[in-house]
Amino acid sequence: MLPLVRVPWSRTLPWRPTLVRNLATRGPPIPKFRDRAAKLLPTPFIRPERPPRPPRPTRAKPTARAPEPEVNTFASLHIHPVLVRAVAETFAVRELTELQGHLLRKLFDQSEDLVLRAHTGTGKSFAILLYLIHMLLTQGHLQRHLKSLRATEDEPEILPTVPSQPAESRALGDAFVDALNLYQEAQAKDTHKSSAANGLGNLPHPSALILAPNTELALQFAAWADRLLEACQRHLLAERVDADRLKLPAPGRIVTDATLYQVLYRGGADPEAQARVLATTTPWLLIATPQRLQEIPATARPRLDRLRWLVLDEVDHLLSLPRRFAPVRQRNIRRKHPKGAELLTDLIMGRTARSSRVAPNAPALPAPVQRPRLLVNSATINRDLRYFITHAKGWTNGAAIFLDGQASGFSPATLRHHCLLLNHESIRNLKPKASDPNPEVMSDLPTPDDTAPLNAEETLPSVDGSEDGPPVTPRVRGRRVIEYGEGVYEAVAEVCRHETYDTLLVFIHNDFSTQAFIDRLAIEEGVRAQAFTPDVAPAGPEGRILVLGERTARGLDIPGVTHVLIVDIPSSVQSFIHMAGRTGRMGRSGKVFALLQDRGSTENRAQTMYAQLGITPQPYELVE
Ligand SMILES: Nc1ncnc2c1ncn2[C@@H]1O[C@H](COP(=O)(O)OP(=O)(O)OP(=O)(O)O)[C@@H](O)[C@H]1O
Repeated sequence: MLPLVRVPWSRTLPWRPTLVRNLATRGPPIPKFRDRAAKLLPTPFIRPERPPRPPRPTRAKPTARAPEPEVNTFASLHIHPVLVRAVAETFAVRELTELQGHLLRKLFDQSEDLVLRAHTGTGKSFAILLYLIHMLLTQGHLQRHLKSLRATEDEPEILPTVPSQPAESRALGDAFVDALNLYQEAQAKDTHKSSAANGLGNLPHPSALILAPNTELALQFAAWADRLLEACQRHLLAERVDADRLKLPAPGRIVTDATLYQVLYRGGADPEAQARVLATTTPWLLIATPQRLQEIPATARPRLDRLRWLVLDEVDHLLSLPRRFAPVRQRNIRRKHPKGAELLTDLIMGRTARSSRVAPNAPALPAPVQRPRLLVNSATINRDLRYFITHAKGWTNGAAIFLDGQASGFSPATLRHHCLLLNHESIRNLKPKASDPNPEVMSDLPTPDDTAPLNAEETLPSVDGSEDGPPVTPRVRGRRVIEYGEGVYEAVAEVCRHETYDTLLVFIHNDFSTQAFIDRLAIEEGVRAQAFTPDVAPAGPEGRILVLGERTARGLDIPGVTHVLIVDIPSSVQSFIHMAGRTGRMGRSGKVFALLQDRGSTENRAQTMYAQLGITPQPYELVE
């Protein structure tokens, strides 16, 4: 028998709670404690058994899914019917592309700022203009404008011809004629009216501003706006009377008033005339190049503090950010000399302090009463540029919508590329490089992660994180004199002779005289070309050759371009994309020839460029 050791009760205290807890959770570990445990534990709680759940009522499956609303039709987006008719009549556009449908839906359904990137020639700029004109119509500006005109008696020559007008419809016809008369009269009399006085509506300030990087693009926007507004006005006038019984006046008979839109640009325009019109008439839509808008004297300057929409077309060119690994000196230069578009956007968005310190001569605009909605677009928007707009500058209202229409590649699939290397003895095809070891490091092209949302904390190498950022990228071929060898003219002539084209564009370096190039082409090769101007005549049956500078390539929509010839290595990969993008627009096919003078590192640079773009140039069959 074991001796019974008596333990003072106080020594049992420390283990007692532990024992109770263990018993409660695990059960008695040692059999001899079982009885004791049974005494210590309260009566075990036995959970009553749950009654089985009644089976869930099964939902009846819908037999057929409701059809998704169509994105890309004018009807589903409720575009103003007058505008739909005007677009169909003037541009033969009856359906929106998928990208345009998405874009317009975002613009209508959401209120955030928008950054749009898509291939060249997908109708980005056109869709934005359609949106603005739709807003002009839905706000009733155009309608009020037409109503405010007064009646007169003359101007019979502008009347619509109604050859066999039946007697009973004469009254209606007269009403229509009156409406046209008073409209034309008011225009002939005085176009210098303020929009407020003209009943156009609200205020002595524009509602929308489109900034375009060059004169050609500004004029292109103006031409589109003019055609659309003219057609809209004709259809609105016709709606007043019985449109079915009357003939519309011929297109181009109604002059679009300066209260509707104005365009400011350098080069060929009389700056005083532009300023005079602007001083007395405020347009609803102002289209301008930043340089010209900045030059407008204070007395004529429009108030931009109540803008509702600000469009930066070809935004990367407008801002000209420094390259991803630009030297510090270049960045500093750019910071000291901000681009006009940057200054203006700063002012319009109410971020004046820093800009006016940087550029004391910047136009003094009043503090914005309301912040406009910012819409920017380009085919070559990269992550750095988005960061610059949304974070470094803070121009957008929080997270801007980023609409990316570039599913794959930088070049539309409908383009066929050839690259020829020229020297004074021979012409040969470029042999493509297999792949670039690290293309992202080399270029400023959009990268695959560009679609990812931007994070406010992240720092990006190309933007000078502290402040504004973008210096110009003068890595063009410096200031050296550009000289094209004979091989270039010969190659251009050969391609022109062997290809069947409608309009063939020849892009040359900006510093090289277009006229000198045209003359040499004519003298040495007997090929007739002409310089590109916005009012150049359309192509005849035998086609036309237009010569233009590299910088002009941005955003231009020249009808019927089937071939693009790029002479010499371009100043940047982006520039190549935009030059090549003048053909193969809206899903059409096109051919792009790069004609490179074979010297130094040209071949290597060309191979790198094509590898970065993911393009394999096809060997041109007429050349070795
Ligand atoms: N839905 C459409 N269907 C057919 N043609 C269209 C349509 N929308 C626009 N277009 C035509 O496309 C041209 C406009 O292209 P736009 O300049 O807007 O393209 P983009 O994408 O801005 O090109 P880029 O990037 O080169 O500036 C116009 O000639 C217009 O008539």
